[in-house]
Amino acid sequence: MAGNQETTSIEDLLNKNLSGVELDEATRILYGKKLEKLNLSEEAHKLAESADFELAGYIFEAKPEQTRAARKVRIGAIQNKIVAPTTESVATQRDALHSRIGVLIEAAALSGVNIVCMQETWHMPFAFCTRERLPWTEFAESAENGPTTLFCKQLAKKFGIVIISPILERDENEVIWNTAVVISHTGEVIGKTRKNHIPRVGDFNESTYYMESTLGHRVFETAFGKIAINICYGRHHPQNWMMFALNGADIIFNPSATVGGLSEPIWPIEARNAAIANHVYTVAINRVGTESFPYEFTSGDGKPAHKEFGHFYGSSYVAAPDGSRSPGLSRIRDGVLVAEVDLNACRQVKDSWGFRMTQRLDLYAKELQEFIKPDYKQNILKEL
Ligand SMILES: NC(=O)NCCC(=O)O
Repeated sequence: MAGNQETTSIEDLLNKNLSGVELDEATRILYGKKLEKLNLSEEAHKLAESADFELAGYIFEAKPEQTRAARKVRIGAIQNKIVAPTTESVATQRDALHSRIGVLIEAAALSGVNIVCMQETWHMPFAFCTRERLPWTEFAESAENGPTTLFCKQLAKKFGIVIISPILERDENEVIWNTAVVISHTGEVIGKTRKNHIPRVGDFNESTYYMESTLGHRVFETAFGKIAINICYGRHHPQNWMMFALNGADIIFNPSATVGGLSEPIWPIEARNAAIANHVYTVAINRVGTESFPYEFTSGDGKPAHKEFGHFYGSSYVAAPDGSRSPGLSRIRDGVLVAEVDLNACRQVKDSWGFRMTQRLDLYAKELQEFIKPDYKQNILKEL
């Protein structure tokens, strides 16, 4: 069944059905290698238990270098369900999410996380399926001083961590965007980036609500490394990942909201492939749970009108430039995933494969220039 809500995770299925050498071999082939588990603080584990969320941590190693010290950074990925029903007021729903995420960020901080990222538009239900404007557009807020940014700023300062806060933004000209705000460990906003590619598939009627980014492929230099954010549907566009990497990102976060029926089999591939192809760490973060809306909506596919979006399957994970990846978080529970990574691995993989030399960007730049012309003729030869 697509998006079965009973299956906890693929790792759970493997662990229940394989053991010993067979489990080790399946792990090696599926995950690249078996990662060491990260010892997280007892306080963080206690918090996870009392507040009912998963907490897991893994270590990604790089080789020691003679001329550079290791550059170890702890990354946190947070996935969660909405808290209050979608029939509650906008403020009630948003405040309930703030309280919940406050606890998960605290667990990340207790786990030594330096940079944490939440899921796409984490401060609201994923209401774009409805195509109704009110009340959903009322969730849109200023990226610089809206309530969600103010909330994150005080947490970033309190814990000394960088927070990536993906929100629905309303700018000073009343234009709405799908945005990620990057807040420094000092509590100040470094800047924002916006979603480049907007889905028009199934119930993802997002082009009804907000505009495509005009900000390009910004990279943010934080105290803990250079980071970029490829928001959700952008992960299907390899050039989007590539441009963030070419602009110097070491870690590319992919805050998402996607459902089982649409994308679950491709989820483990896309961000992982991007890590290999672009010699960066990638962090794929998805929502969890089933969100239900007050009025029925249709998907334009002949199927009956419905009130539920489908199952957001979580399964957030981190992938490394060498192609190894962490196990995913649960498909059904809130969770905090912690990964200790050594950023030196990015250049090590680039050098050992020679990717930067073999990339031939000049070739593609020239061909793409031609391809975008309206009179472009495909370069196909055939027998006469
Ligand atoms: N939020 C979003 O862009 N979802 C589109 C569905 C997908 O990319 O899997």
